[in-house]
Amino acid sequence: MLVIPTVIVGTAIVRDGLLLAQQRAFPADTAGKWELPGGRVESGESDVDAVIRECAEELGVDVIVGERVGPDVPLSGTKLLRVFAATLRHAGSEPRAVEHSAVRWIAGGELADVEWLPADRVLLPSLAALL
Ligand SMILES: Nc1nc2c([nH]c(=O)n2[C@H]2C[C@H](O)[C@@H](COP(=O)(O)OP(=O)(O)OP(=O)(O)O)O2)c(=O)[nH]1
Repeated sequence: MLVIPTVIVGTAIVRDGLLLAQQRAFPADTAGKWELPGGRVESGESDVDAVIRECAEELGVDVIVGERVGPDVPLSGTKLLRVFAATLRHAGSEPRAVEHSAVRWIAGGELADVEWLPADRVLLPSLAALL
């Protein structure tokens, strides 16, 4: 049987050699953990459009989407995490935590010390290469 995966896009926003991460507020089992901005690609939506929509909803910023980053990472069920590089369209715009507990800019040397969701940890070498 053909199983169509549910794609979760993640966004690696880089500015001045730093990577943006956000801290989950819910559900309880992942609250407090850090992830990349993003979410489920909706029906009829492209991956790139989903990245742009999620960054607007979650951070209040407009992004320019770049290349894929690293491999697709399997999540629970039929979900997979697919990450894209991005930059802020407007230099003066500052991402803010709309649905999350916090946002932070992370330097390459700090990447391994952050409490990432497990799937994101798989991508750390690919993310480090962006910084
Ligand atoms: N956004 C995002 N989700 C991630 C990352 N790593 C990771 O394992 N996930 C998981 C957590 C969730 O199970 C799922 C995405 O859920 P979500 O809550 O962010 O997205 P969503 O609102 O579109 O999803 P949903 O409520 O429709 O299920 O992917 C990541 O870096 N970014």
